[in-house]
Amino acid sequence: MENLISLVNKLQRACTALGDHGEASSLPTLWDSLPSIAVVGGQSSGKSSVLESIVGKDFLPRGSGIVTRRPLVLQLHKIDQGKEYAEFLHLPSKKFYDFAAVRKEISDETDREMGQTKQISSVPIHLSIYSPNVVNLTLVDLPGLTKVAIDGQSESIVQEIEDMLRAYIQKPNCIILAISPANQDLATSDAIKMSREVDPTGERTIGVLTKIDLMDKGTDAVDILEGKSYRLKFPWVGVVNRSQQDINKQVDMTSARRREREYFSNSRDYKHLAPRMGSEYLAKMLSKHLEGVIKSRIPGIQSLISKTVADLEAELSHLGKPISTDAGGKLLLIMDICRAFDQIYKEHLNGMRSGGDKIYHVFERQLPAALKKLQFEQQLSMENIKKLITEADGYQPHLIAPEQGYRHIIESSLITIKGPAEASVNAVDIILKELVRKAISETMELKQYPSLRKEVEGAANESLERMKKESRKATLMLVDMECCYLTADFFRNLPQEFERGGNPTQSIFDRYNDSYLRRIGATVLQYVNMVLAGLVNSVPKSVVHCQVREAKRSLLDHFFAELGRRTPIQLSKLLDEDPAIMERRSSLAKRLELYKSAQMEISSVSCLYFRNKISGLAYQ
Ligand SMILES: Nc1nc2c(ncn2[C@@H]2O[C@H](COP(=O)(O)OP(=O)(O)OP(=O)(O)O)[C@@H](O)[C@H]2O)c(=O)[nH]1
Repeated sequence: MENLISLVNKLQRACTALGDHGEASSLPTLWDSLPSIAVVGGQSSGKSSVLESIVGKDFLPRGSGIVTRRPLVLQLHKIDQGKEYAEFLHLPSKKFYDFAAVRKEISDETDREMGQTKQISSVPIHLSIYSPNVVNLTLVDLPGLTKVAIDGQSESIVQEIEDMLRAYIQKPNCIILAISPANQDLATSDAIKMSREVDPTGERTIGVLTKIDLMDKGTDAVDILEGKSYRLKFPWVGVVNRSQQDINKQVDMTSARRREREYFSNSRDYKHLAPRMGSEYLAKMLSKHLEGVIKSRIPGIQSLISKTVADLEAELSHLGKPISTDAGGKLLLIMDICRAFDQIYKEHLNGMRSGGDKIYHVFERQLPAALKKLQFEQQLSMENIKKLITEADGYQPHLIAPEQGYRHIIESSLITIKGPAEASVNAVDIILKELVRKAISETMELKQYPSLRKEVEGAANESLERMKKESRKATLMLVDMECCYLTADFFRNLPQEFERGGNPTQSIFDRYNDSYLRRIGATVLQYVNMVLAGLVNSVPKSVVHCQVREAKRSLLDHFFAELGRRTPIQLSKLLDEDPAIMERRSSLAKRLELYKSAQMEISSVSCLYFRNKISGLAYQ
């Protein structure tokens, strides 16, 4: 079981080192879930005397007015043998064998945080005492409650102390050691008043009555100590500490403890209560009680820690990786983020995310529909055919077939295909740019860097613009190619005029009659339709080759090349993360470190505990 108290001691030290003092903040607090004993009482009620009696050493600063201005987390570690010594968390490599130096260091460390003001702070000082004469125990000494501010203190100090104490003792895991002097009316005890406020049933309050030896003659504390005048769940413990005179005379703690024992066992009034009175009994009882409380809370703490670790990890991953300080690290981070974006972009095109299917729609519906809409009415009207044929014939009318005329009519028809072809290029470009917007917003890593986000989006769109130009050139070239070379086979296979029953010696002028021109129009339409059937397949190929495939292959290539030429300052500007996010990430990371180490500590201790239990060595 001793392991359990040292475990909590360790965790409390880790909490302080990593800035978790249990104060209200947006971060989860481990401190609050750890059971601890807080010492509360009015000024001069005997708090310091009780603590020193428990430890068996003079080590606390004494003086008039407010002496304790920061919580003192006092961890007592029992050692088997050797010289007793103290250690502060803020001076890890220094062992204090002289307890007068411990007292001085507490004052000095208080002043370091607060200056020599008389104000208070909730940042605790951690002091560990290792001694064969102590029991394993952790106590938190808090400033004494006061009614009036003294010189040099603001009027608000009274309230501030009350608030700080309340913040500690209202937490359900806090055991309240309420110190009340017996020579004052219990009804006016600050400790009882405050503990009753936060723990009305007295479930977690342990009442300690000091200064029993100073009670007026003829009065005694038997009713209180027997729980008759003020009942708490745990029996009251009476103590007799050193008087001021004893302190002045430097009465040592061993004699003081002996005198206290004698006081109770020899007193007619308290003899029957003697076995459960005195500071030695108090220390043992507190240690046992604390162990019990820790043991009962361990499973709850473990599940709370697991949940908090998961929550912290989720928030950290949402915030993204921290920024490296060197230029290389920054470049690497930018590249990583860009790659994450690129991957998401590709997934859209590859069908793993939505949106890429719209491109197929362009090829499957939009382009064929647009090509179908081309009626070539104007190009294949009688007048146009006649005009183009006569123009092509020039001064000498064609003899067998109007070769040049055909070419001109076909060319003027094919040229109109450029419109739908170009529209496909534009439609795919719009889709590709829309997917850039989508992928940008889906790249979590980009969320925290607005400048990088803007640049990546700009660079991707610039690349798409370049690809669109290339695609336009290549796709229109397909149409141009159709215009500049006609498939000769098609015409070779056409039946000749005379094969159709025509008369080759027919007057040239008759050859421009309607039926002749209509036949030419029908032949041209047949050819153009054959070309369209080919282009409806080759335009998508060109568009995919120049735009879609290139977007997948090299969307950010230009940006990467240009990044390599940027100065460290320019790279930093790209990663101009919101300072609030940076701060939040670092606090979350620290808290996660705390929770993870707590998780390891607890699981190793509870494993050991259960192993011992199974092997019958359980320390109950
Ligand atoms: N005779 C006698 N004197 C006591 C007892 N407990 C404390 N005192 C004296 O009461 C005075 C105040 O005791 P402290 O232990 O300093 O009280 P405190 O609550 O820590 O006081 P502050 O830190 O000023 O709030 C000292 O002079 C102690 O010697 C006791 O049980 N009997």
